[in-house]
Amino acid sequence: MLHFYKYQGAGNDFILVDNRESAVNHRDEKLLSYLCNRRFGIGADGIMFLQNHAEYDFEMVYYNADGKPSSMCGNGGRCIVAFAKFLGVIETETEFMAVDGPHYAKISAAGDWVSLQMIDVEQVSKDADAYVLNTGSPHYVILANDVKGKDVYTEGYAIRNNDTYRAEGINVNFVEAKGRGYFVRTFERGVEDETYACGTGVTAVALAMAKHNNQTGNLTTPIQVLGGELNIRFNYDGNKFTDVFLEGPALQVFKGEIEC
Ligand SMILES: N[C@@H](CCC[C@H](N)C(=O)O)C(=O)O
Repeated sequence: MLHFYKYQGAGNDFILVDNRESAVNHRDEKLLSYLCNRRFGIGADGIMFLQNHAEYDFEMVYYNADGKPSSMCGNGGRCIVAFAKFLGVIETETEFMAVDGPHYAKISAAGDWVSLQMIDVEQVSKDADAYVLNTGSPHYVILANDVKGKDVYTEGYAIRNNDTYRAEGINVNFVEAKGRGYFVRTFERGVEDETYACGTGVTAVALAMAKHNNQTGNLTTPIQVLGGELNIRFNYDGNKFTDVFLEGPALQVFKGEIEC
């Protein structure tokens, strides 16, 4: 029997397992993809195991919905911080280990709002009109018209599977300006579908748009996604992005147990 918790951060949803006792063998790809399946399992964009770490408050071990280990998940990082607070592992600040290195985060006293520091970013390249950068996971960022009406699955799938990206995969973000910030829809690698939000994705959008618009200094970019609002704060000196923070809601939805 597997005991789990379900969390969501702006509609990017995850199964969370307290694996501090290392009781669960999480290397079974078929089992993890079954648990994430929305018709036959619990349903989620990814699954995470909170584990003990010798030097940090905890370790985040993340798998995409396809059951494969992947690179950093920003919304997953925010949700696991909320889970760590719920378990009593942390109070309102933490440093934890993830696949792309240590992360600092702050969580509200109520435990439902997380500000997560992301990696510094230096390299932003171009693929025709699109920006390509790694914010912990690889992202393709393209400005588009009528993002609301876009066929994100068909267009995202085609870019993720073209000759350049097929082998490693990439997350594809369609962006348009909205209010003081942007509206973004993302096709996610490893889910192989559109998700309601992608944390490393909106981070990539905020950084790419600062470069696109030649904005430097301490910047704040609000981004609307299908599942809500996220906020990205960072510093850009024209060369390197530092002090990058991804901020937004992280909520426990339900808990349960499943035979497996
Ligand atoms: N939803 C995530 C991104 C998770 C990783 C991604 N699917 C990949 O494999 O690159 C986020 O919030 O960052």
